[in-house]
Amino acid sequence: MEVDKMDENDWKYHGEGNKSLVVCHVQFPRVLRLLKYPAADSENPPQTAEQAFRQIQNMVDFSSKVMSNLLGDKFIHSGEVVKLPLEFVRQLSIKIQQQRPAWRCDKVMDIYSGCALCLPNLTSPALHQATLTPPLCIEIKPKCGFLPSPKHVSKDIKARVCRYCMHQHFKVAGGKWKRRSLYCPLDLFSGNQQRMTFAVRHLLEEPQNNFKVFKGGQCVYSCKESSDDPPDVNALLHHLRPYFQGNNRSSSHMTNKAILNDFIQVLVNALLSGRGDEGAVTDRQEEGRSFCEASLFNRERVSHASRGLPADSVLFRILQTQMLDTLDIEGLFPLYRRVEQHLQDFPKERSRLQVDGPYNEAFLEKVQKCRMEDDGSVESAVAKVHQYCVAMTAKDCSIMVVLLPREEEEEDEGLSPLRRLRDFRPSPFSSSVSILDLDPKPFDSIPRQLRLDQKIVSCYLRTGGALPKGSRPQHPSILSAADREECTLLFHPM
Ligand SMILES: O=P(O)(O)O[C@@H]1[C@@H](OP(=O)(O)O)[C@H](OP(=O)(O)O)[C@H](O)[C@H](OP(=O)(O)O)[C@H]1OP(=O)(O)O
Ligand SMILES: Nc1ncnc2c1ncn2[C@@H]1O[C@H](COP(=O)(O)OP(=O)(O)OP(=O)(O)O)[C@@H](O)[C@H]1O
Repeated sequence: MEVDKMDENDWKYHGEGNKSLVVCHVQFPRVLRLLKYPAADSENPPQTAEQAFRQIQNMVDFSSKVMSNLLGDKFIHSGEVVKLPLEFVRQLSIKIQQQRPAWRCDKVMDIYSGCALCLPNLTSPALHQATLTPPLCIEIKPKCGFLPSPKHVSKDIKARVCRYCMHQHFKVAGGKWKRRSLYCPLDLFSGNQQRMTFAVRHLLEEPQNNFKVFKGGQCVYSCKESSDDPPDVNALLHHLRPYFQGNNRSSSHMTNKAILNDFIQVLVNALLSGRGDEGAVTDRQEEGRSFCEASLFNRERVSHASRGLPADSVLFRILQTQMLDTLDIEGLFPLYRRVEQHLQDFPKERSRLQVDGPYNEAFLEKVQKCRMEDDGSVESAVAKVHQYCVAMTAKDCSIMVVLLPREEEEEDEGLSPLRRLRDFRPSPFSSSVSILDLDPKPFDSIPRQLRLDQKIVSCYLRTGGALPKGSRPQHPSILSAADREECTLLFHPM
């Protein structure tokens, strides 16, 4: 990328989250991730260009030196910081403004620093350039996949109902979403095909910010902005049909339901791909911390005991990293306070204790070695806080699964990819999996975490899990009540 020849017309809006906005190149498989800050600060940027550069370099270091070690470098693309001409960034910001969802416009794109993170476009990978078929990419933000240990929580409900399921009630009550999602991360992280299938169906039903589908780099399925309507599954089916139906006459009658089932099955298999040896997420399972009482999945339906996630699968690695949060925010908070007090007394210690980085081998070592009991020192407290922050990143990251139909061999011509799958031939899709959004979570965000946790739990207890009228998902086109019952049976264990 020649930064001195940047033209805003070569870039288009791609997406955004809470703290960054992403544009993609119209021709090359690259994206630029630009920082955002509150619209109230738009005239007065909260940091200098040098600080912005440092922040993005910290993000790169954290991803490449810490998270990639914990999650597996094969999943990670850390990217590089680039300095862009300010005029290009200003024009780009004007160009993309109208495509931004209104609910994200409480923040503006940083047009002052000229710094951005340049990354490969994971929704339009270079490997597809060689083939004619555009890849299908599925983005999942899975959130936290385990229950905290009862030892550390003050409210028993936290050890029975997962954070995501409780948070849904809070979000609907607060108006963030119109309807509650019935997705439960504990089902997705279970490693059990039936439960995972159930989870993905609910992601599809109510995608919120947890599920998107891209075709050839274009987002073709995500939550609808400020609409009471459910997302348009028919439009998704229109995109999926050619991938799953093939050109064979007998499969041209595949029902919508069969196409969705096949799509979900391929996705679940891609999420489970790894070296194949079974993982042992034992402490979560042995303590009964892998089932959430709010999940609608009927435990009796599990046809065989879950053997856990394959070691080296993306979900296994994410879950292991999330579980570096061993104390829950309630158990961690006193340790945070110890560090905070120490920093008030000795502000210069902030740098020695690597409170805000640098994210290097020494930092990683602290995170990895910190299995010991608290010895009362500030060092052990800070190591626990680091572990917690790393776990927070893993609870907030997204997975991008790329599915690329394999070129059909001559003898298979006319057979749909799924027909071949059912015939026990090799999978008709090649898949690759990446993890994105691996930014460090700031030390100072811990008090906010505790406050949010308290609000979520008290909202859940107050409403007793009850919902405002009309907030339950009602999408007969995707998942009828009968389907809900049935969908644990639809898929044959592979
Ligand atoms: O606290 P949570 O669990 O609501 O997570 C926040 C996310 O909300 P979610 O519940 O996924 O909709 C939130 O996502 P949205 O803005 O809701 O899409 C951000 O990812 C936020 O991270 P950051 O503060 O921008 O670094 C996330 O905050 P932290 O990961 O810093 O807690
Ligand atoms: N490398 C990439 N390739 C393709 N798309 C990307 C890439 N990075 C981000 N995106 C898209 O841009 C969106 C926003 O990016 P990202 O999740 O990093 O933003 P964020 O502000 O950090 O999110 P959060 O709200 O979780 O803090 C993603 O959901 C994804 O769809």
